Amino acid sequence: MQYEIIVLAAGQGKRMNAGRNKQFLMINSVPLIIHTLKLFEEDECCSGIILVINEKETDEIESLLQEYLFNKEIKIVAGGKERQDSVYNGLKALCGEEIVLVHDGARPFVKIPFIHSLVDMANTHGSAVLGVPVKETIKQVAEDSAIIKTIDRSDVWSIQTPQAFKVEIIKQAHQKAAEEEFLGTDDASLVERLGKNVYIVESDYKNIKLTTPEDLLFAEAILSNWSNR
Ligand SMILES: Nc1ccn([C@@H]2O[C@H](COP(=O)(O)OP(=O)(O)OP(=O)(O)O)[C@@H](O)[C@H]2O)c(=O)n1
Ligand SMILES: C[C@](O)(CO)[C@H](O)COP(=O)(O)O
Repeated sequence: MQYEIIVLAAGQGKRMNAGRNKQFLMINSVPLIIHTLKLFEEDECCSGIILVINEKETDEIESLLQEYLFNKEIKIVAGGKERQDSVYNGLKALCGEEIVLVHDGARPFVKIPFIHSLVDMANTHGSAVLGVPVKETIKQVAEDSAIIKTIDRSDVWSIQTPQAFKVEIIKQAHQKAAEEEFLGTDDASLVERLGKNVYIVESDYKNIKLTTPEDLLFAEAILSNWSNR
């Protein structure tokens, strides 16, 4: 099934501490955002790519898109202050597919089969996300002390992107969140606020979000034997 994708790259990369947007950091001599975009350039089920960027980085992004010879049209949209604002702007640029995926540009290692399973799940149920079961023991830490409290991890998952939605659902979710000034850390949380179910599709642990400097080491290791199939 065909889908459009909104790829988010309008952040500042503060936690990467690289002095610039982490999307431009080279991973095996290729910018991070190019690794991510190439996934969807190569997926025949992806009918359209909307790239959300910081307007101040337009020239650099356009130069990279020309250098890396994309065949698909990549529509560039200005991001916003928060990730959620960037998604909202991306939704306004959709071209008409029934299913839209929202993906962090900082996640270059998602596998195509997982994406296709995700799209199928969203087509059936309306909304779906990729994720993996947590592997560590999870604790809550009291705000005013170092006291911890163990959380039962048996039904706790670490949620990734892409997240897939029927367009009318995610648009309604963002509209409600904007009206109520609710800010979520992912798009699925906005759909849950509609009282609608969101379904999980198990991914793998290679679908990391490059966030802090040590993630660059993991990325080099993953790339050393990488295949998105
Ligand atoms: N206003 C924002 C904030 C984030 N993002 C994007 O959302 C994805 C996930 O966000 P995160 O990993 O937090 O990236 P940054 O916000 O850049 O990182 P930091 O929080 O460390 O500054 C990234 O691809 C980022 O570029 C975005 O498009 N618009
Ligand atoms: C959307 C996300 O990647 C799901 O895990 C995550 O919530 C993004 O968080 P960030 O702080 O905006 O990177």
